[in-house]
Amino acid sequence: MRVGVVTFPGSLDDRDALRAIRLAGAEAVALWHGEHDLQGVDALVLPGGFSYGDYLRAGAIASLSPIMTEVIDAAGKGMPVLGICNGFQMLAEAHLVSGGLIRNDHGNFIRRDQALRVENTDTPWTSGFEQGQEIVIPLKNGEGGFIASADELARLEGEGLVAFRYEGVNPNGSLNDIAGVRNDRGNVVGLMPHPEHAVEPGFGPDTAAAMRSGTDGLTFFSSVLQATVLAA
Ligand SMILES: NC(=O)CC[C@H](N)C(=O)O
Repeated sequence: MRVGVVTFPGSLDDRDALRAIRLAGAEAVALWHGEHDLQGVDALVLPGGFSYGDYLRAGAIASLSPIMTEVIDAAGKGMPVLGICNGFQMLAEAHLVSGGLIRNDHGNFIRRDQALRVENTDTPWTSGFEQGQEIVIPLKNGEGGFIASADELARLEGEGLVAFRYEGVNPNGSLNDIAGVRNDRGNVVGLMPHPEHAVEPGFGPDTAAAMRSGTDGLTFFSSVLQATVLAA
C-alpha cells in the first residue's frame, strides 16, 4: 500500500509523517503541492506546519495549491485522507470537513502532550482504536480552536462526526472539546494533535499516562493499512 504525504512551502512535519507511514508498514510517497500528480497513492496525509507562513488564515492559501484539485477529487471518490494540524486547517478551508480553526482562546501558541478520547472508530484512520479509548499524542499550534455554527455543531454531534475530543484539558477553547472531525463518508479525518510524533517508544509523549506505550499515534497509520487490505 502506498500512502502519500504532500509537502507545501512551510510544511514542517511531512518527514515525520513519511516515517510514521513506513513504521506502520506501508510505502511512503513524497508528493509536492505544486504538481497535479498523486503518483497513484492509495491514501493521503496533509501534514502539519506553517504552510505559506500561516498568512491570511492557517491553511487558507495551501488549500488553493495545485495538488488540492486532485486531493479534493480523490477525497470525493473515497480515498482515505488524514489532515494533521495545519493539514486539518487545509481540510476545513477546502470544505472537505466541517467547521473552522481559529486562534487559541488564550492567544498563545501551545505545545503539550494531550489526552484525547476516540469518539468514532468508523473511519480508515481510527478503526484500530476502541470506541471511547483514551490516547495521548502531542499538540502544538496557535490556531487550534474548533468552531462551527450552532446548526453545524448539532449536525456533527447528532450524526457522530466528531472523531476526537480533548480529555481533561481543553487546550484552546474548541467548541464541545472537539479535537478532530470526520466527513460524512468517513474517509476524510482531520485533527489538531499530531499522531506522527507518537509512533516510537522513547520519542513520543513523556507523560506518565503515555508511558503505557508512547506510540498511540501509530494506530492511525496501521489502521489505514488495514482498511485498504480489507478493501482489496
Ligand atoms: N503544528 C502545526 O501544524 C501548526 C499549525 C498552524 N501553523 C498553527 O499554528 O495553528
